[in-house]
Amino acid sequence: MSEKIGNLTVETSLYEFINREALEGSGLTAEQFWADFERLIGDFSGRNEKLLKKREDIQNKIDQWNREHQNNYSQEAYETFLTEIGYLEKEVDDFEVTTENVDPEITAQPGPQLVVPVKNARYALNAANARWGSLYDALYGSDIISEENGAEQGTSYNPVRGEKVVAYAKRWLDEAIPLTEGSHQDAKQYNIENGNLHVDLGGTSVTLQDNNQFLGTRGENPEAILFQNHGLHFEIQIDAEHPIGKTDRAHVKDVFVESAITTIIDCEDSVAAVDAEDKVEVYRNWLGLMNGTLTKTFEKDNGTITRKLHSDRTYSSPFGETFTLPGRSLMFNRNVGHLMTSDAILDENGQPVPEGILDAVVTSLAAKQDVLRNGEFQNSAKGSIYIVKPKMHGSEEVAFTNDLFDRVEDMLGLKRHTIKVGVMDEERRTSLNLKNCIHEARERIIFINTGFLDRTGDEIHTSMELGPMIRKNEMKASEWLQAYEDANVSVGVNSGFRGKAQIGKGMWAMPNLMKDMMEKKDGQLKAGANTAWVPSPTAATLHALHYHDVDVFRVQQGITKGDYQNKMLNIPVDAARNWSKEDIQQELDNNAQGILGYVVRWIDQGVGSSSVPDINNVDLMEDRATLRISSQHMANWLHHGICSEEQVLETLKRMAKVVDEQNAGDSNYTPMAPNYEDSVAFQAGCDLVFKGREQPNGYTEPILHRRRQEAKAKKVARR
Ligand SMILES: CC(=O)SCCNC(=O)CCNC(=O)[C@H](O)C(C)(C)COP(=O)(O)OP(=O)(O)OC[C@H]1O[C@@H](n2cnc3c(N)ncnc32)[C@H](O)[C@@H]1OP(=O)(O)O
Ligand SMILES: O=CC(=O)O
Ligand SMILES: [Mg+2]
Repeated sequence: MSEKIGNLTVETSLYEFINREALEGSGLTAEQFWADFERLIGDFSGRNEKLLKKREDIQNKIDQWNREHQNNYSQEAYETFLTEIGYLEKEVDDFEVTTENVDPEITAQPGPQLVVPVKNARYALNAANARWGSLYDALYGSDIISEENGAEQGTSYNPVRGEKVVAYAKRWLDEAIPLTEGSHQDAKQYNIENGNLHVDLGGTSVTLQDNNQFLGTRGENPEAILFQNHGLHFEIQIDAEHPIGKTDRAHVKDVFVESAITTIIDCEDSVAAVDAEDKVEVYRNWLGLMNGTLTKTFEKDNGTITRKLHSDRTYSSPFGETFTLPGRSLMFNRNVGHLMTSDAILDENGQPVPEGILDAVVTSLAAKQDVLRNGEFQNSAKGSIYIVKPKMHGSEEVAFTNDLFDRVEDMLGLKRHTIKVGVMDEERRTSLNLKNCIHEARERIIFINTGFLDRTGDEIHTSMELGPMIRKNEMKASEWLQAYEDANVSVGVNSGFRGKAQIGKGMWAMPNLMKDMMEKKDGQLKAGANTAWVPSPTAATLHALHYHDVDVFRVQQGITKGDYQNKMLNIPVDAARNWSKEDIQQELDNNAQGILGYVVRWIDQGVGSSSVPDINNVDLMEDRATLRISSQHMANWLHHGICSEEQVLETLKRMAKVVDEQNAGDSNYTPMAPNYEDSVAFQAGCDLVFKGREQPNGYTEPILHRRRQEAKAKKVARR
């Protein structure tokens, strides 16, 4: 059902959501909103389309050049060619970003950035509340604590494991808030005297080496003591009656850590939203987060839980003053990119409107509730709206976003630059022209982030015609990727990001390998990032420890300018083609398993982010970006004859059976084998590979959307 509003045709569900829910309390009338929206669509859709056409033209030129130079490739000639076609832009003069009204979570608190699919209200609420997390719980449930010597997780509390957790946490306290002598492990009592913290070690009383780290307490006895280190907070929680507190000499029951400082509420790569019904669900959840009304009731551990947003946390300073700290993560919204259109609204010519424009308007409208302080909670204390824009190609596309946001501000009655932008640095044309991209958004930019997953997909697709790519797992160690990561930090620091905006790094995509994460993810901080992505609240709590260890702002002080272009353009083609038959089959199996394991839940169940085991049985976070890599990689090897069509199809069919088995316990699951022709999900997997070369920039959304719509229609027809 749809409504004719002016010259727009709007799906009734979206129309009613906007009129009855999103506009409520916004100070805007429906008449004005829809009239302005129609004008905005008229003014911006054509420009959006032109930018997409330019992407296509550029890719066609690169494809042709690469075909002609497969056997006589020279990087020098390639760079000249890229300059000639405008792919490499003339660099702007030095400048510094001037963004104002940015919250301290961005400017002063280096820390983890959690990402969560907006369509899953239970997870999204959990993410918003993941500002604080229990270190004891995070350690207990992770592989950081080994199961050796009777320390198995089991089904009920294991005191042997508990002891290891406590020892780990106390060792960490010794590093984060060192005592003048001795160890927190020997603490018998924490006392506050004359505004100072004293720790009784059983005979000797010691203090913190730096008493400024002690900020205050909560409760009478007290129940919590608050500390800070590198701008991040944590509590030592004390309760003599608690099962864990009882067994602890100082009655410490937990160490509660400020964890997900910021969270990206994702409308993009972790979400399956293909029509008005889905988009309304997306927007309604975001509105509920912005006005504080979102709740979700669900069954867990034999009980019913209603989850809602947490309140702020209240403390008393050593001098008796009351103060609060935010109880929720600072939320950003990741809009979709410029590529897709949505038939939730048809323009005056009956054409679906660019989905990115729809997102910009509706997510900003919803966030205006926070700017107006309409809800119980406050997201941005500075009155800003944070939108992350993914998958932009070059500075012209950033300029388009900047102009669009100006216009959205005018339309919604928001002050200029209320809407801030986070630029995902995840397409090669953006990486190579990053300084110019930042320049276009210099008054509203609050982050750049290396989305290395999409970036890897784009790397493969851009150079599809040049030759077969190195294996997927080798990409992370390749020269172009390291140069891209380093360039991002260097350009960010040299554009004045330090203390003003985030320089972010990519996702830890192995949600269960926390020990590995603890060993490696601090590398992103040591490289100069003041935030990095984590897939879950547990990962946020654990990754937070890295920021206590590494003083990121100091690292950034040492970052200099560099010339990375040459290395970034070192294309990861493996001309030697020295793979054994087994290597090739293993690569295909691994990619096919990832593709189908992800796609089957996307197409059949509308789940946009999944944990899927790889060929070595390691659970990997899969989303549209990882799908882009796997599908483009298979398409690339197929195109260059590393494998045949028959081999790819046989692989996909065999892997479909493996994925079916992996999902055998899911009552909502429809197997792909043996009726492959009837499985829309399997067909989607095939399309992604066999039609991979012709997909715009190798993106997966056109096929996913079409096939999901087909699966939804099939379901309706069966009813
Ligand atoms: C390239 C890119 O664009 S990366 C960014 C996009 N990707 C993402 O956003 C991925 C985010 N992560 C996720 O979606 C999930 O963690 C997955 C799919 C990887 C794994 O999900 P699951 O298998 O359901 O996780 P698992 O069973 O281990 O844990 C579920 C619990 O963790 C919580 N949880 C898991 N991930 C998240 C998250 N990202 N945010 C908040 N809570 C989360 C759930 O709420 C649930 O707890 P609850 O029962 O109290 O509600
Ligand atoms: O969006 C993140 C990525 O890695 O892609
Ligand atoms: Mg991405």
